[in-house]
Amino acid sequence: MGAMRRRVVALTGAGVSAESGVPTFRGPEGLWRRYRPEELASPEAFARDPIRVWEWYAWRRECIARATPNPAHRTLAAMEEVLPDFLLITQNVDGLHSQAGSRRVIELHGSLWRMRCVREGRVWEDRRVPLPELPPRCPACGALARPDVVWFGEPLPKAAWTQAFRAAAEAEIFLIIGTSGLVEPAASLPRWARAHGARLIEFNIEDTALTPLADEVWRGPVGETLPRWWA
Ligand SMILES: CC(C)NC(=O)[C@H](Cc1c[nH]c2ccccc12)NC(=O)[C@H](CCCC/N=C(/NCCC(=O)O)S[C@H]1O[C@H](COP(=O)(O)OP(=O)(O)OC[C@H]2O[C@@H](n3cnc4c(N)ncnc43)[C@H](O)[C@@H]2O)[C@@H](O)[C@H]1O)NC(=O)OCc1ccccc1
Repeated sequence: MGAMRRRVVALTGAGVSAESGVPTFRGPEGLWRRYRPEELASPEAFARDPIRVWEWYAWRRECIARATPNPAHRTLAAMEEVLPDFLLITQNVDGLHSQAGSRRVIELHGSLWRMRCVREGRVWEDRRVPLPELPPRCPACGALARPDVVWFGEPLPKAAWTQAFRAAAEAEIFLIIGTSGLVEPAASLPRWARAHGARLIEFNIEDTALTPLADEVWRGPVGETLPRWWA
């Protein structure tokens, strides 16, 4: 695989964690089947019913706490070891990339394992499963805590987005891994990379909104196809 000296950037979505038992958003067991995204992952939903939103996040934390990284996560961690110019951009909030050993990871949409104080904005890590109380509160001021994730209608963290956007423009190879490519602005990164001459390679079990853009398509569970591509 001739990527050795190339600038490689990877964008991952829920599909990379599917083989670890983490439900995707739009797949058959998709999280959203019972709830529309806006219903739960939005500031409006949290203002309306913070306990309901926290019950959903507590459920997802319990799912993910039982999950372990799969060969796709591990292959991406191995690529970082070998490729000097490798960057991993993820839409996932499950933390499995870091658990697999990836260090150069941009969590575009935040993490389920961090909380944020709605009054002061301080952020802290909290990996307790189950959570002793819902809703959790800020340990410093007692105000309501929220998950440190990006909700629909909220802007992405500026530094993370700027770094991701710049890396996409400089990529020679851009890997699109396990994402339906429906959520913006993350879904614009492959387009931006292609507009700057990157070779796009898609890994997915089915066609997506981004497939027409891809120069190369690997169909099948990414836990099998990505290790094969990298080998
Ligand atoms: C639904 C979509 C149309 N909506 C958006 O894009 C909106 C904006 C918008 C609204 N209307 C629009 C109309 C047009 C364009 C955009 C919009 N975007 C936003 O709101 C963003 C924020 C978007 C981020 C939202 N947060 C998430 N997550 C964190 C929370 C949480 O997780 O609880 S998004 C969440 O959903 C997305 C799910 O997508 P995928 O990861 O791709 O998962 P999915 O299930 O869809 O697909 C899985 C894929 O894997 C494949 N697969 C499955 N198994 C495998 C397998 N084994 N192997 C390989 N592949 C596999 C499947 O085939 C499938 O293709 C991820 O990004 C995930 O992070 N913010 C913003 O625009 O702010 C503005 C702004 C700007 C400045 C100032 C003020 C405001």
